[in-house]
Amino acid sequence: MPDTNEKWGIILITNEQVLEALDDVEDPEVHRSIVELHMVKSIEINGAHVRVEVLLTIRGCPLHTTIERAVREKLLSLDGVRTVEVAIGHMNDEERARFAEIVRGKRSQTAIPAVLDPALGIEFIAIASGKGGVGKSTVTAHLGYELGQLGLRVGIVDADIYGFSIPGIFGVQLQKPTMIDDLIMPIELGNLRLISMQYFVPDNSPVVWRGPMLGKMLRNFFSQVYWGELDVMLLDLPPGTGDIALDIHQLIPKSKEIIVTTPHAGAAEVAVRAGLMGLRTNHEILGVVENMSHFVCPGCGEKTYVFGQGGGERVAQDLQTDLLAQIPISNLEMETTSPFDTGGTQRESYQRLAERVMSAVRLGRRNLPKRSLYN
Ligand SMILES: Nc1ncnc2c1ncn2[C@@H]1O[C@H](COP(=O)(O)OP(=O)(O)OP(=O)(O)O)[C@@H](O)[C@H]1O
Repeated sequence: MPDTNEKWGIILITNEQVLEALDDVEDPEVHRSIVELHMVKSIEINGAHVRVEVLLTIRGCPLHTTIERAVREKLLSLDGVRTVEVAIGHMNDEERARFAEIVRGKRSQTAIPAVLDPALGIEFIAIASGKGGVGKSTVTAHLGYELGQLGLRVGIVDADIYGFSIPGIFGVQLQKPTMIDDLIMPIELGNLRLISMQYFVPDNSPVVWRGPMLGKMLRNFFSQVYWGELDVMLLDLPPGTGDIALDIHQLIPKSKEIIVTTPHAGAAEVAVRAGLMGLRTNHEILGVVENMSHFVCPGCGEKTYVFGQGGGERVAQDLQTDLLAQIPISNLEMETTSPFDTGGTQRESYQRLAERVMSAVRLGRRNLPKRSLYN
């Protein structure tokens, strides 16, 4: 309860009450209290006027108006506060390092990045294919989106260094992740958090990737990115059967795999090889997705098997696993409001795929509020 000046009947607000109120205001990226994150630098109270200085991690932070508004609203809701002034400042190096330290929590004593700690219960699913261009990144993005729609908190690591396509699919290729000290904030889209090597390659310049570099990059994505709480993490792997599978095995021995192929016999053959590599490293194969399975005529509904038939079935049989979904070729003529609003049979196939994946990894639905991708 605020103190009351008995003589004048005026409510006097205290520093503690202001701090207590600000404790409810969250940093919009980290989702933790601005008080806990030491972002409230000073509080001055002058009768019914309160002035607070809030420190942001970086200059020109696009979220400053969100924080400013939340602080103002919160303080104006207090009895005894009439006017509020919010001054926005910026952290110096020392303050930023302390902020990063609080967000990161105690550094792990082992070499294992915190997000890989099995105690957190995050399900890791690597999406692999034998050859490029079969739609592995498209499937990863849509699966991530639909799992998010089911209320799961989803992380996506775009590790496909031969074609970083996931940011483009979500339309966020021009955004830049915020860096705070050595902490990287992923791009947040509703229930999804995304990180891609694309954000770290200057001007998309070509990079010669060698096995150890890929492993190092993955390790950094797990140790330096602030993932917050996640239910599932999807990894879009580069196509092929190379070193990356071994890196994944070493780093995430419990990772599961989904193999993507097209119905074409050639694609299926290499997909089996990619799957066998996964099995050799003891990864459970959750199943196979046959992409570009067929084209559904928008007029009469008839199916045309543009790339042949049976590829997905064959890969599933050879790897003794399930054919999880057959995704049709999208109708490029269709006008959509979002890249995921593909409508018709394609959207249904992705929704079914997400349901099957969710039950295969035994993840329960969460009653998280549905959040739109783009606020
Ligand atoms: N079901 C589909 N219908 C129509 N086009 C599709 C479908 N799936 C993927 N595509 C298109 O095929 C192209 C390749 O897809 P994508 O980049 O997802 O493949 P990829 O296997 O990840 O390839 P790479 O590993 O070489 O990046 C993209 O232009 C994508 O839009």
